[in-house]
Amino acid sequence: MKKPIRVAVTGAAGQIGYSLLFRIANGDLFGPDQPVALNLIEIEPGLEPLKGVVMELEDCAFPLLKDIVQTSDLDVGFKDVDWALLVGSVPRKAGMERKDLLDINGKIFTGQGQAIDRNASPNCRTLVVGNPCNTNCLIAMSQAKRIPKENWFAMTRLDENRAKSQLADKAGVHNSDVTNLAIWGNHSATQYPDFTNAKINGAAVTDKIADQEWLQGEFISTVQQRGAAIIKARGASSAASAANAAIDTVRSLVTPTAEGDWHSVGVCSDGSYGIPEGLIYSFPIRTVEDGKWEVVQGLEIDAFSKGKIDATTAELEEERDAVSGLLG
Ligand SMILES: NC(=O)c1ccc[n+]([C@@H]2O[C@H](COP(=O)([O-])OP(=O)(O)OC[C@H]3O[C@@H](n4cnc5c(N)ncnc54)[C@H](O)[C@@H]3O)[C@@H](O)[C@H]2O)c1
Ligand SMILES: O=C(O)C[C@H](O)C(=O)O
Repeated sequence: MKKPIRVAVTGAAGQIGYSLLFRIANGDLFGPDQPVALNLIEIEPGLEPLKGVVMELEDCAFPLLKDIVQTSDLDVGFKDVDWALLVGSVPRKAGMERKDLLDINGKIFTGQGQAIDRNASPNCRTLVVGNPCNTNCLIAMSQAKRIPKENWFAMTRLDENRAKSQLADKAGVHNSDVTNLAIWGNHSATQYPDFTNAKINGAAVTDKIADQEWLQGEFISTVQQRGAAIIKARGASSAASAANAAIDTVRSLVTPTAEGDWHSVGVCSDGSYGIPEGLIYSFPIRTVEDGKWEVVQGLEIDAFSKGKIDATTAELEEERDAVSGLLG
C-alpha cells in the first residue's frame, strides 16, 4: 500500500475549501491509486464550521482518504506535509483590486512561510491561492529558506482556463482545442493572456480568429476582469472554478506536460525573458517530470506583448516594494 501524500489546506472551511477538499479526497490530485491525508488549517472562528466539513468528508467514505487533521496551530497543520495549498485569507469585495488585500492578507503569509519552514517535508511544494497570490507567495517563500525556491507556486491557472474558454467560444471550437495559452505576470488586472503564442487545433490563434481588435482589446480585458465580473454577479468571489484551477495546477506540476504544450503558473523568476529574478511571475511552464519544471524558452514576444509584459512586471515590482517589511 502506497504511503499517503499529506496535503495541507488553509482556509479549509471557506468557499474554495468546500469545493477543493472533496476533490482532493476523491483522488483528483494524484490519481486513483494514491492515498491522501488532509491537514485542514483554519483560524479559531473557522474551527466549528470546519468540524461540519469534516463530518461531510467522513460521510463520503472516500477510499483514498487515510487521515484528517483539523487545527488552528500552524506547527501541527504543516507537520510533514508534502503539499501546502494556501487558500485561507480574505477575498476582495466589489470595487476592490486584489492588491488592496495586501495590507490585510500579506501578514498571514509570513507566519505560514515560517511554519512551513519549521515543519513541512523538506521537499514540500506550496501553491498560494489567497490574494494577491503572487506577492503572498513571495512573502511565504522568503520566510522559508529551507525549502527550495523551485517549490513555490502562485495560481494563475484560473486565468489560463478562462482565456481558453473565451478563445474557444469566439472561434466556435471546444476549449480543449485551445493549447499553448500562457498567462504572463500577475494574477491581477495587469495579467497578460498571450494569444500571440496560443494555438487552436495546432494553428496560430490569429489564423483562426481574424478579429485583431477583439484579441487585443475585449479578449484581454474580459480575462483580466473575470474575477470582478463573478464577484458582481454572484456577490462572492469565484470558488468552484478556483478550486478546479488549483487541482489543475497541482496535476500539471506532477504530470509531464504534453509534447509541445505548456501551462501557466506563477514561479520564482530566474530572469527568463528579462523578468527580474526573484519575482513570483506567471510564465509558460513545462513539467518535465513530477518535481521538475522549466520555463519554456524562445517564444517570440512582439512589441504588443512586450508592452503588456512590462506593465504586469512593473505592478509586481511595486507590490514587492510595498511588502518589503514582510520579506525574510
Ligand atoms: N488565485 C486565484 O485564482 C483565486 C481565485 C479565487 C479566490 N482566490 C482567493 O482565495 C482566497 C479565499 O477565497 P474564499 O472564497 O475561499 O474565501 P472565504 O472567505 O470563503 O474563505 C476563507 C477562509 O480562510 C479562513 N482564513 C482566514 N485567515 C486565515 C488564516 N490566517 N489561516 C487559515 N485560515 C484563514 C477563513 O476563516 C475562511 O474560512 C481569497 O483571498 C480569494 O481572493 C484566489
Ligand atoms: O477576483 C477575485 O478577487 C477572486 C479571484 O482572484 C478570481 O480571479 O476569481
